[in-house]
Amino acid sequence: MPLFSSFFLFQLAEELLYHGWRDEVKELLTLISKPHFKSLLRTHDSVAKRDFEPALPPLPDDAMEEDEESVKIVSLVKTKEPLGATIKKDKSTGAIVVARIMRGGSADKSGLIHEGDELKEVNGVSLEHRKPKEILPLLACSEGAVKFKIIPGSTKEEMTSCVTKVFVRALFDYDPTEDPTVPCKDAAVAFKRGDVLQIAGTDDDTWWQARRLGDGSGRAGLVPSKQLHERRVALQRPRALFKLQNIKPPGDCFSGLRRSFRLGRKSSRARKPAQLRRWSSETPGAVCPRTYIEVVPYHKEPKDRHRLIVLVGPSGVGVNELKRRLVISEPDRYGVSVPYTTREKRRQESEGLDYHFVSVQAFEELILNHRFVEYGQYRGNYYGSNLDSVQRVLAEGKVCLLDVHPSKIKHVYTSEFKPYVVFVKPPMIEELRLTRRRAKFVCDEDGMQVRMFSEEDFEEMLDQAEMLDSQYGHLFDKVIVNGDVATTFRELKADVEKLDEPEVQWVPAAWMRSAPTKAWRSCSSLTGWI
Ligand SMILES: Nc1ncnc2c1ncn2[C@@H]1O[C@H](COP(=O)(O)OP(=O)(O)OP(=O)(O)O)[C@@H](O)[C@H]1O
Repeated sequence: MPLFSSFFLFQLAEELLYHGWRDEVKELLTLISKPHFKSLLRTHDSVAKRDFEPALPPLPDDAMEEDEESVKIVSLVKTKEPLGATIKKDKSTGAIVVARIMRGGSADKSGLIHEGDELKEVNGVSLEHRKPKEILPLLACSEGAVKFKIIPGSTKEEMTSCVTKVFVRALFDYDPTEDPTVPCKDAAVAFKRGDVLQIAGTDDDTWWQARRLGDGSGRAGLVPSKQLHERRVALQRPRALFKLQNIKPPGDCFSGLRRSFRLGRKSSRARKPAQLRRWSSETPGAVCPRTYIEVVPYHKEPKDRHRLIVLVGPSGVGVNELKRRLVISEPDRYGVSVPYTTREKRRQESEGLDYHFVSVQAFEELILNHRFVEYGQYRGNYYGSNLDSVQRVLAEGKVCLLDVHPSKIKHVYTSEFKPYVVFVKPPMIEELRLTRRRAKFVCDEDGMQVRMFSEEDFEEMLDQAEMLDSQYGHLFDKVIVNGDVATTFRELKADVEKLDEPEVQWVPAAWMRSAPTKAWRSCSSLTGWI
């Protein structure tokens, strides 16, 4: 039976009096009029009204910017003496944290700042992207009250203990409004392929809890678990496999050889061989389940080499056109690796510019030493894209552009190269027809003959694009649709330039966990799935 509230107590007293002033009534009235009893009833009323939470002050305006982590403002009084604390940059997050508090120093005595606290601001000056040595002068010249904006380390530890600090990149789009199986649409989080999610809980096999980074709300919600999405993909798979089986790889011998060698030698390789090469290098196999890939933050330091830019796409989509435009736009910044070949040097060609001309024996030794990202044979000669060539471009401080079949990305999928993979995708067929009206592609081995695109070429390009996306989509960092070439070029350039900014980049966790590996051993690093 529920307790009486103060209101009902008053009514009860009246009722009892109405029944006469008996001893029991007297005793009961004395009991319920005692302050302890009244307090108990008042408490009941408060709880019933859910009036038990402490009234919190409103959130400061900038609290959301700090990813909802509990930001604290602390004021320390600084004398001429140092505060008695050292700071360092956290290697994995790039954050400035308190490394040590000296016993008896002002910081220690204040009890307001602790080892492991993350410093966000000093006297209103943001510490983002600053090095410790740039911050020390800020502190040295201040005297009196020094205001710090901090994220307490203890809060972070608590968060780590109760919230999994696992970040994943979504490899598929998810819209809860179109998912009839989601337990509660309002509690779910929508995301797009490429979004980074912080996983907050994986207790449930079907629905995980996650927070989308960059989402102002900072709210965690339900997302389909890896297992659930895999099951869904498996149900769709027969359709995907049917499509793949319809695309026949030619039985030619161009294993792994692609047009990536072209820019280095100025002229273009034949269209037909390019198409054949594309298919012979990899037999269509199982479609990778595109769920989530575990990622970690990476902060590029100015001394770090540029990330390797890998461009992939169906034949004729414009990979070489984009590479060419990038190099021409800034030849000192962009470079392409010079391919190796065993064929005779032609009169107009130069060693080291068009190709590195090597003997068959030297080429085969390089194969045995796993020095090729990809290689193949054409008309009895070897051609190959060599890792040393890539390293040479990077060592010059340039951004190296590499064009390989996506099946070969695994050879450079390491912390050493940190490849940024751009998938160049054709637009819808109407736009292809419109934009390629005047485009011609090379259709003979010596790059002398050109012809216009046919309707069949467009259809094949679209089919190839779909197959590449379904088989290798998990490796793509960026998908760029090549409709209007000038727009695509600008978008690509801006995207590549962003990689040099101090902003956090999310890279596969497997790269950062293992020590830099030799590229050829790196195939195992494709296991960053969770
Ligand atoms: N967006 C575009 N609009 C119009 N023409 C384009 C566009 N992109 C590329 N082209 C033209 O299409 C032709 C083929 O492009 P490109 O040689 O770069 O293809 P590719 O992807 O390297 O394929 P392949 O290696 O099979 O030749 C070229 O003439 C190029 O100038």
